[in-house]
Amino acid sequence: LRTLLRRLSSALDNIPGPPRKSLLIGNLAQYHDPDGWEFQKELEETYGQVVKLHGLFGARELYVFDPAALQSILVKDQDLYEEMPEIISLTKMMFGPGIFSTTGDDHRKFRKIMQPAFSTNNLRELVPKFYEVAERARDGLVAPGAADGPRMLDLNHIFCRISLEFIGRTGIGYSFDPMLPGQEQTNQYAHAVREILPTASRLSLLMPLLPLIVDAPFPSLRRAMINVVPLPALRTLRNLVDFVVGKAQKLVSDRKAAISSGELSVEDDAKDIMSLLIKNNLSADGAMHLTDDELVASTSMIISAATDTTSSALNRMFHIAAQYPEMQEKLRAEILAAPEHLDHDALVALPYLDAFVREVLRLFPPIAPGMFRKTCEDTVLPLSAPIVGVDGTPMNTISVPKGTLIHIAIAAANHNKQVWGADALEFKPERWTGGKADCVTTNMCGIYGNSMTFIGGGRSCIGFKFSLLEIKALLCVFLRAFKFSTPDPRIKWRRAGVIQIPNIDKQSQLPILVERLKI
Ligand code: HEM
Repeated sequence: LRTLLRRLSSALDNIPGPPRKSLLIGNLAQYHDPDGWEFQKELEETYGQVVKLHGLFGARELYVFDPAALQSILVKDQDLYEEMPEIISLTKMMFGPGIFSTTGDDHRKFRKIMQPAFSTNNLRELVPKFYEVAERARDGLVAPGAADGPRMLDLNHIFCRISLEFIGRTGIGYSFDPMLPGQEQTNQYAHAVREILPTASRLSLLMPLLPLIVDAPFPSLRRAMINVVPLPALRTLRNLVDFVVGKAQKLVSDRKAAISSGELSVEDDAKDIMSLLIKNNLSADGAMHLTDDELVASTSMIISAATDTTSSALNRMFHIAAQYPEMQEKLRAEILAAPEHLDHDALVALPYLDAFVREVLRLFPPIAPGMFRKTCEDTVLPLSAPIVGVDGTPMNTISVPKGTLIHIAIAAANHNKQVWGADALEFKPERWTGGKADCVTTNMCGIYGNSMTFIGGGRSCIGFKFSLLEIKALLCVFLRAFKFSTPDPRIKWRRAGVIQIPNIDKQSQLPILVERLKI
């Protein structure tokens, strides 16, 4: 009752925002609607760079895309704004302790240990593997479909398989999919990896109760609690997680044995991220040493972070390339003028490819509308530009109570006309030259050319350079071999959780006309 009474008024009441749609769930249904583009547009364009939303049982939430406020949340004062405890709990329950399921110093430890695996030096070694997977996909998944002339192919299905194989081969040194012509992927591990996130997102109503289960003192009690909750999605999740974690345990222990015995050399044979973590772990001491459980959790977390985000990005790249034929030709001309297999430096240096990828990821971030944080203490949010309160008073800062949910509005930040200019909503690769766009850079904290696609600060995407290389390698291989055109006009982009997915009639697919050029 006290909580409810407190929620009758809030320090955030003076922040402008859309009216509360429901007494019980506020604006949540509008916000989480997979097709809620009009509502997102309203939030981006109507109220200012910080917007008040109504959450569950009258809670006030903030939707933020003001650059100074984002810099404070993600960088300067990041310890005051942590990942949502519910998400941390769910991830910890699923995979154990790792980069996604820890906060504060524990999280910093995981980040420090994993960073070398994502260094440019290590990524250089992975580029040939990205080409190898892309070429296998070209020959096994696309070429046979377009062998008898131009054909509509569902590229979404193909990109889901490719993105898992990319991270399988380069992340854990494991092939999920031989990608042979005419063969569907049947690997059970691949199926379980793909199902985990959609299943977990069906449990969102259970989120507030998760800390009770995760913090239960013994694993057996935790398991018993999960077994008695009468929710089929929770049981399915338990089975999927058991399978994925069991498989990761086996992979880690086999690889550990092979590396310790000298049977496998990380320098010569196994250049994947997991092998590198295991090798570094063998000589790591004290605080920098990972337990077997932590290694297993890190492996599973890397796979789940890399798969859906990458396939969403690939879908968008080719959807846009098919919609803009002149840009596709310009890309192809640049790619054909370069050698067929590029090393890391040559691949990142192709200027138009770089501008195209940057612009697609800016205008259409795969994670949208955004991510979440929660305030750990009462705090004050700085602003780049004052906002006018509901009562007409200008505000230069906002006092935010402890426990407030903050929406890191990734898409709105990338569309912000005050940063990117009046043409912010237009698709213009030419706005990028030499990796920089003509935009206001004050207070910007995104790690990727001022866009917030991979966010910024201590929890930004550790795999962003990895992801750019796989996207660019695939664009090079596919645009050399095929022309993409005439996307099905019924394609609509919808949200699945926080990820953008192309759909027709609520089924994920991306039918595009593919014509074979040469291989
Ligand atoms: C286009 C593709 C990708 C996008 C748009 C993307 C975006 C993001 C974003 C927005 C976050 C921050 C999440 C948060 O604040 O809670 C994140 C975190 C993370 N990403 Fe990515 N990501 C992509 C690809 C990848 C790939 C390929 C990998 C691994 C190979 C990866 C590994 C991670 C990890 C491990 C984290 C957690 C970092 C931490 O908590 O310190 N991501 N990613």
